[in-house]
Amino acid sequence: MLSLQNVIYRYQTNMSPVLTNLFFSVKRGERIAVVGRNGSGKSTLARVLKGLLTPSEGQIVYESPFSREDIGMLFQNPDNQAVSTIVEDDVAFGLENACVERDEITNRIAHYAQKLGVSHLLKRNINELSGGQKQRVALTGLLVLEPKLLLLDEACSMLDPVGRKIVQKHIGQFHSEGHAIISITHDVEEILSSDRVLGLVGGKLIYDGSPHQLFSNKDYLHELGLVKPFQYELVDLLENKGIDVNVSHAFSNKELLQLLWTYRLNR
Ligand SMILES: Nc1ncnc2c1ncn2[C@@H]1O[C@H](COP(=O)(O)OP(=O)(O)OP(=O)(O)O)[C@@H](O)[C@H]1O
Repeated sequence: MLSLQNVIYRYQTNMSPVLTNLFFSVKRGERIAVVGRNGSGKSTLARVLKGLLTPSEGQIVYESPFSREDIGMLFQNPDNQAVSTIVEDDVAFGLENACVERDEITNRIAHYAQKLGVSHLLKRNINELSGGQKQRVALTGLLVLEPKLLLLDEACSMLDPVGRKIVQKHIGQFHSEGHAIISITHDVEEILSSDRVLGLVGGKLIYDGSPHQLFSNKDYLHELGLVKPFQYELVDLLENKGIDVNVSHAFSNKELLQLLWTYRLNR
């Protein structure tokens, strides 16, 4: 879909670069988590990917027919994204701009608003909604456009656990329908659900690999400001006791439970 070729970004010419010599590609349908400590350059990278900031050196190549217009970007703060006061108008904005027919607009809004649990908010004034509700509305406004690549900048951080679960479920579904996702996140479960993790330290890409490799190797975790997920801690404890759990991929709590159950049955 796109590739970064030696991208360097400086906010001002006399400043040190915030992103340094980035080379990587994003393939169709990939689910990527971008991780790193505060100030490591994640949001700057997201803005560069979307084309809101132009690289100071190097370039991003969008592979035709994919273009930056196909990227839907959701920011951490939903107040930065609303364009209309009434929720329904706000959600319809992108579709109207793309000259989609009225019936199709109505159908898509009804479909995605129902999926994201915001149907009851469509007639409300956006300014009267909570931060979490505004964020779900903003995501609905992006999903109705069915972007080929969804770029999320800590988009779930202000949602309550139930809201986060709903949104994560729909992001997972969106991905399984073939859309690519790049998500800037500190959320371990979200990192575990990704195909690939990009880790930034001081604007440099120090890790590009699977979540399993990342969490199995403690060297990167501290540098990237991450802690081991519960299931990996437990596997370490079991292996220290001589119990070989033998996992080869990133796994959920549910899978861990299954492994332990199988182990118990085989004893
Ligand atoms: N508009 C700006 N002008 C100058 N420097 C900036 C600007 N925006 C960000 N920076 C600097 O660029 C660096 C990277 O910031 P960025 O917001 O990309 O990091 P981040 O990894 O997203 O951080 P966080 O996890 O805290 O959101 C930081 O040192 C920050 O101070």
